[in-house]
Amino acid sequence: METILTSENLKRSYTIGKTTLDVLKGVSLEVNSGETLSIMGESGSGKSTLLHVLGGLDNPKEGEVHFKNESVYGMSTARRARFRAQNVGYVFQAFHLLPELDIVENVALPAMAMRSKGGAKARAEELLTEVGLGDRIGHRPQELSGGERQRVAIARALMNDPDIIFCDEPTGNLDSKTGEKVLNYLFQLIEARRHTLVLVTHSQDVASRCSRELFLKDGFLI
Ligand SMILES: Nc1ncnc2c1ncn2[C@@H]1O[C@H](COP(=O)(O)OP(=O)(O)OP(=O)(O)O)[C@@H](O)[C@H]1O
Repeated sequence: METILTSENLKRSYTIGKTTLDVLKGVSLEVNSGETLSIMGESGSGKSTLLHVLGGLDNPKEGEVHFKNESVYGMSTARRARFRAQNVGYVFQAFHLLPELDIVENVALPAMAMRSKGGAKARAEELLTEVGLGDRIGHRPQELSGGERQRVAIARALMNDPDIIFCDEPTGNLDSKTGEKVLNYLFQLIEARRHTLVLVTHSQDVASRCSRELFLKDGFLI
């Protein structure tokens, strides 16, 4: 199986005043194309930090991330922004939807630079229909429930047909029944398109839906 993403000996610390907190102490990982990988760990163990570094959003202090053999942090800022827009999808716990845009515009936004406006909106509507929101086209995020907003965020993450999708606690803000429904949509879409998924979660039930489960403990992956 092709390896799509690797990290070697990733280290990341936070310094506040005179205190330095070493969060990642040497994380090495290979992610294979088409796999679904979960990362569990205690609160504060560094799961979000790791996801951000793997996803090209936050520089490590040491170590490297390679996407298809290209060094992510060796890329110029412009190249890295393009890599994130074209190759990566993100789903965060807090949705990060723009309240002034309707849901089609929110989903279409990542593709506006790369497709015609009409083409981007048509694809956004297709994806929203696939996540069960075909009858809510034209609504704004604040008119939707938490679970519906997260489905919009999932549609947005898939907009550019990314090679890899990073999800940070995608059901963290939802009750268990709504969370289950959102996960069903996420896994249906991902499995149908054979996307690669790296998902951070507190929940063993969520982790068990993935093809591989890892734990982050004391700054290392096990
Ligand atoms: N910007 C920051 N500045 C300082 N410390 C930070 C910063 N971001 C995270 N931390 C600290 O780094 C540690 C790891 O945080 P992180 O959010 O990665 O953990 P997590 O495993 O995702 O936690 P949770 O499961 O509670 O969301 C925590 O102790 C946190 O307080």
